[in-house]
Amino acid sequence: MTPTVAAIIPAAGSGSRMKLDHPKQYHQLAGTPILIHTIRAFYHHPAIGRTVVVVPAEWLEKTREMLAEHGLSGDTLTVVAGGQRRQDSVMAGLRVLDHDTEVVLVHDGARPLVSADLITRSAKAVHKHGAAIAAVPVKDTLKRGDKTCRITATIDRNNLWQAQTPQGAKLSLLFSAFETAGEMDVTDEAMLLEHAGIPVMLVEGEETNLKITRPEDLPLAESIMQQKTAPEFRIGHGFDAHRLVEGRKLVLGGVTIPYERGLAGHSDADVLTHALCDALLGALGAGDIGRHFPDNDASFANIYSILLLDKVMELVSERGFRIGNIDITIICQKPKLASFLLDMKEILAKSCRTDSSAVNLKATTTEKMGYTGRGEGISCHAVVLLVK
Ligand SMILES: Nc1ccn([C@@H]2O[C@H](COP(=O)(O)OP(=O)(O)OP(=O)(O)O)[C@@H](O)[C@H]2O)c(=O)n1
Ligand SMILES: C[C@](O)(CO)[C@H](O)COP(=O)(O)O
Repeated sequence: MTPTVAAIIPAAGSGSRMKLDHPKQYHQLAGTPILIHTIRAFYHHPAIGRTVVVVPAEWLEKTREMLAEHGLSGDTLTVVAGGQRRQDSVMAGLRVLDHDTEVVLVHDGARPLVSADLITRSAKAVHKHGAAIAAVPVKDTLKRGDKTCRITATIDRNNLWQAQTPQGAKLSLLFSAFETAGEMDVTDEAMLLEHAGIPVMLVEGEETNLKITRPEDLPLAESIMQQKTAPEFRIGHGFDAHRLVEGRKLVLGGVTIPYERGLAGHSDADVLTHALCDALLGALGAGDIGRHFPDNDASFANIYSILLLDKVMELVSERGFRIGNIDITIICQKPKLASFLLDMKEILAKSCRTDSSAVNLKATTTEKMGYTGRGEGISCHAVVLLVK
């Protein structure tokens, strides 16, 4: 997507239906003004090159201070005064855009819950079709009522949509729609475009993208905001065991340990690192180490398993996760591992892009019971918590 997408955020209304002593866009939602949430969604979005916020003239200074307080600044963010009607405010925003702006997305300041995905999809639809708006299909049966609240008709809801924002168009189309409309009153940009005969596409919006309009919308928005900002956790467990044989190096947690035997395997047979890779893949729901690094692939022969862990961690990062903590238990009768645990921790923490305090290593014996107790092999359990 080109960087010539601009966002206009009309926020110059009085919010009369909210019945507050200040415009609703300055009201706190989850401890932050509603307008700041909305601006952040566009200011931090990679497809948006410029954001213009339109506010009541008497709130210009206060808004600029508020933006600075929240670390929102720079040439890509402009604040201007709005007009009497929403469409006048949008026009005030349009006037300050650079002429090379290709696409404009207009988004209500009072819709702070818009997702990055909806912004992306709206911008893409405008690039493709020239004009598009977010909207959700009408779910309920629609009634028309008269002044006495008596039903006068049931309206067929087929093909009916509730308009949301973002509402976007190529800049030239939006300007010409404004010109055609003259002084006509509209409630959204789509209405202007429709009036000018410009086709407008519908992009599936989000039920959570609500416009805070009435007092009862606030608690609902609070709970949606809490869910959006709640961290996502994933837990994973890994287990591995390898046989101890003559003529192999013993590598555990990336550290070579002096011992008369080593672990047998296709790679360096680092049982600890393998258990950890499996725990990470498990937490991601991405299968296991055998699927990612098959033991019939010659390129993994004798490979240092920390390199495999590096690759697994690339997957973890690509999916937006980081390590919460790691807990590992090595089951090994001999040799004694205590003096190597610190080095292992450092190597594992580096590969896992985390602090060594997030990695806990424990070594235990099975009191000479079972295959590990008899010294036939070493096994390992790993548990990880991933956080997004
Ligand atoms: N002259 C206006 C009127 C509205 N808006 C903005 O348009 C968006 C959608 O309008 P609405 O929710 O109706 O806001 P208000 O007009 O402020 O609310 P009310 O009708 O209750 O007074 C809001 O972000 C609002 O601030 C604007 O920029 N300029
Ligand atoms: C543009 C809009 O958000 C689409 O739903 C809406 O029409 C503007 O607000 P209003 O409450 O209708 O004035």
